[in-house]
Amino acid sequence: MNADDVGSPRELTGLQRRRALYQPELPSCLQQGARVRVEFGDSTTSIDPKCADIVAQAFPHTFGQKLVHFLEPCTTVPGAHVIEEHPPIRVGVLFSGRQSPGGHNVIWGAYAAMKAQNPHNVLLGFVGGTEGLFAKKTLEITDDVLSSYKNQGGFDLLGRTVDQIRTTEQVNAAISTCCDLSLDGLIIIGGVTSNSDAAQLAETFTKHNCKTKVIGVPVTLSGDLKNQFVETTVGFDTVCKVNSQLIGNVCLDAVSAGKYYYFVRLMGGKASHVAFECALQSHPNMVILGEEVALSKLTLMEITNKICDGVEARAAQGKYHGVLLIPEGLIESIPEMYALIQEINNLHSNNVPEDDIPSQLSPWAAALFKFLPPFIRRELVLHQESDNSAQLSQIDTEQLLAHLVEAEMNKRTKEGNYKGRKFSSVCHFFGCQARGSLPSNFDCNYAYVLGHICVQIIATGLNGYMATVTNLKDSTNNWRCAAVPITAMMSVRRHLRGPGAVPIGRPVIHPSPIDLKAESYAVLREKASSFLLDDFYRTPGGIQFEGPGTDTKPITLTIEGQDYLGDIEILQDYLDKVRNILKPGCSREILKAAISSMASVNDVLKVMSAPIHAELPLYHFN
Ligand SMILES: O=P(O)(O)OC[C@H]1O[C@](O)(CO)[C@@H](O)[C@@H]1O
Repeated sequence: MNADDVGSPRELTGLQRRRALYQPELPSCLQQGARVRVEFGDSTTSIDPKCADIVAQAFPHTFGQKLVHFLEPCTTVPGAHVIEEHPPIRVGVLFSGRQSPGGHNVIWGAYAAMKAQNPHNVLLGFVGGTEGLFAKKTLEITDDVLSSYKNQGGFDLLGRTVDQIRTTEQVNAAISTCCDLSLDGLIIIGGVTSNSDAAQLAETFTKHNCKTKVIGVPVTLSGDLKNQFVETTVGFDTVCKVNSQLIGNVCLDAVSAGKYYYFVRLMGGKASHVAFECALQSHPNMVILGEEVALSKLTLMEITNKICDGVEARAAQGKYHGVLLIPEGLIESIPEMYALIQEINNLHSNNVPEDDIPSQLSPWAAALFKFLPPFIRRELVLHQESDNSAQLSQIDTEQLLAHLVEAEMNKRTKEGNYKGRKFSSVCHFFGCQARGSLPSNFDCNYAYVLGHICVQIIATGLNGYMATVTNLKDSTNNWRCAAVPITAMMSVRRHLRGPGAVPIGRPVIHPSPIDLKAESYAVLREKASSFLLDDFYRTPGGIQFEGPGTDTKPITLTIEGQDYLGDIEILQDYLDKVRNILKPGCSREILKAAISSMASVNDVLKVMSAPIHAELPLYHFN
């Protein structure tokens, strides 16, 4: 993006203009403008108690701070107080992490809260993210600047560059910017990496007596900044809904022609939250979660064979189509690929040029590397992400698996073990398609509320905190707003389990994996064979922003949990019933009654004979 375009008004479509008019909701504790009651809670430690000493040593000034809750001004809580005086403040804000739908509303929320506190307050956006911060490149946020970015996707109001404020040079540049601009607060928007950097910056600011308070905001599509304090991140809801719509469409396409296997890779970082949630929303035939693969230590060939077994089982039922979800982090969860990627990462860290990496691999890693198709080899050696890890979005794991599955199916055919039709695949990577979407109402509200909380944190004089909201399952009015010391979410990886465990690396917020003990995961596994064989596809459709189709439960199913379990049981039960009642030639009334409770059009197709289903109205069965 051209720097001159940043913050300039842009032409909006009719839908965008309508979205810009949407006024996000605030919880009751934030509804009285500047008047909020602040309650200090317990002191914090590290999320992993075994790491507390290490985190404390790394953050001597900011470790162990208290939890803070923001309450309605009329609440009577002993020790809590309302800040009545609001002298003018100056605050900076930047997009540090990757684009995630809803990000703009953090800025809008912060702006609205600042103006409610004192009309003389000034909010400065850093143009170009971290690079703008280092170079002191600002844009003052005003009503005019915000007008065409309210409730809109992208991060283009300010843009972003690299998610890194870490080297001494970068930290010094940040200090000098904050001092020169006399900032009372600095709001850093991003995921695990950006918030870890925010904590480090806060610590350094306190050490150097810099008055700027650093605040982190959990914004990442990956949904992996999740812990006892953070229920979900801004953008995850939208991204899962958009991806699920696309996957649902692909499923219908697959079953209509009955000839392709769709391998769909989903952006979402190292953890598989996006793929998991999308599987719950759209019911593809298979989802291969990185966390499962890592736990069972499945090799590339074992995963390939599992998929081939599924293809064979479906062929036995006369089905030659299917949809598979693959998280982008899967590649790193496969033990031998992980070891190879680690070797490549080490070579990068030693400044070995990309072209020389293959020749410097250990013999076993070189053998594996050679076995891989050329396109994957090229992608594996690409330069690293800012956290020194592989560029997952650039590795076409879906194409690698499709390639291996095709080879294995051909082999089985040749050996006479598979007698079905030739296997045929189509590959997709769903990343930016969803990342650039208009945010859902949930993400609009959540981001706007977080923006407000940032300003309360600064007014309270807190440094090194993350803005958080809990009770997100409830209506916005009942959301609970808080500030959590970022150090409380940090830990250090340890090499071995047990007392001899050796800590490695510095304290950071680690991406949290899928909880394989959660009930939603148990349901997915229990239904795996039905999903594989029965084409239990679901068509969620596009995000509905208003009207009768608006999401009544504007939150993802992995958080919704219990209610979803009921939903899936009903679907299964329904399918059994439909199998029993719907026979070719049955009355239209019976058909209608059955259809009104149907899970997907595909269920109709499955149980009905062709002449009857041709007469059916095309309902959206949800
Ligand atoms: O396309 P980009 O900007 O390199 O970002 C890709 C990465 O960013 C993330 O969305 C967030 O970390 C990852 O899921 C993904 O690998």
